[in-house]
Amino acid sequence: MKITLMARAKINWSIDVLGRREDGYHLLDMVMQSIGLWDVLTLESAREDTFCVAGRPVPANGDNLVLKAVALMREASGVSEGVAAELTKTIPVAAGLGGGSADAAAALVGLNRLWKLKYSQERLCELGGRLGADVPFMIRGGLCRAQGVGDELTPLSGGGAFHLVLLKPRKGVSTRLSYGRLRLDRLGRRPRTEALVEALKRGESRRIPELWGNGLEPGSAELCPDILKAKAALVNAGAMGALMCGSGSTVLGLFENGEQARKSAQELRKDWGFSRAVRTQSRGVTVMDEQ
Ligand SMILES: C[C@](O)(CO)[C@H](O)COP(=O)(O)OP(=O)(O)OC[C@H]1O[C@@H](n2ccc(N)nc2=O)[C@H](O)[C@@H]1O
Ligand SMILES: Nc1ncnc2c1ncn2[C@@H]1O[C@H](COP(=O)(O)OP(=O)(O)OP(=O)(O)O)[C@@H](O)[C@H]1O
Repeated sequence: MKITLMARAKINWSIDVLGRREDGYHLLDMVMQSIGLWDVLTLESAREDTFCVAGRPVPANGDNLVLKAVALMREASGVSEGVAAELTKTIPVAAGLGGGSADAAAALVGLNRLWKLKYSQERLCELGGRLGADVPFMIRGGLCRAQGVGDELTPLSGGGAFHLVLLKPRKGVSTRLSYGRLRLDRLGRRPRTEALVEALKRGESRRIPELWGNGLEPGSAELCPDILKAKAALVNAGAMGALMCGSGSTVLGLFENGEQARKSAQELRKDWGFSRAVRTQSRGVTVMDEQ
């Protein structure tokens, strides 16, 4: 059997940092959503394990989250057969768009089918949480409130198609280094999460920029000052507001309609490492083909 999966990226409409756990992980209150930007992962039963990567360069060895997910599923299930995995990488790396987590989530969902394990989504999320805090959200996808370290999910209804432009400085930001710069005494303007959730549910895009916020932004902007330039460029290009995605360095601009977003993304493309118009989505990992 061969399965092809779509591993969608995410944005964070808000990241409110509430505190720090003893193990160094941070307690968060976030609103997250899947977006129309994805990697493609194919998984096929094989005599022995193989792995190859096309598109953007990421490690094709045991450091890749796809192979970590294969190892974890094998350990959990006891299945010993091999798997040939192929990843086509489109999501920018060290971008705050959760690319690695999306690939890990797709591998878990795909192996569950390939090996006919019938694990529930809850069980997959529990396993995913061991690979990274964002992985449970990537499995579930859509629009969610994410609490705890990001793994306690409450699905939210609505969150229709908002029009975004993603703009990424050439330099990326490592998630670990961004959290390392976080100072709980200088979080800046905090998001108004409850009101934000209501605005998202109702599709009131004009209200969103006054309610959102990302506590990781000041630290990431120290590591990559172009983040602030990217925000200004998006607002200059007509965005209603701009906010850093996750731990950066990608910034999103919120636009009134798809045409404006596409035009602005095209204009900005020449000066920036990555510029793309995308819409928000109601699903995370999906199976594209199975044969
Ligand atoms: C920035 C976000 O993308 C927002 O959704 C996530 O919080 C990051 O999630 P992730 O990339 O899956 O994170 P992990 O791979 O679990 O952890 C990477 C590093 O980020 C830090 N980390 C992550 C999540 C969290 N709640 N607190 C943290 O302090 C830790 O230093 C950790 O070593
Ligand atoms: N499948 C994968 N795709 C991308 N990066 C991966 C993958 N597997 C492992 N990695 C490693 O993860 C690093 C990127 O992780 P990092 O957390 O900084 O950024 P990210 O992918 O944008 O995710 P986030 O949104 O969580 O910040 C890369 O340098 C790479 O070595």
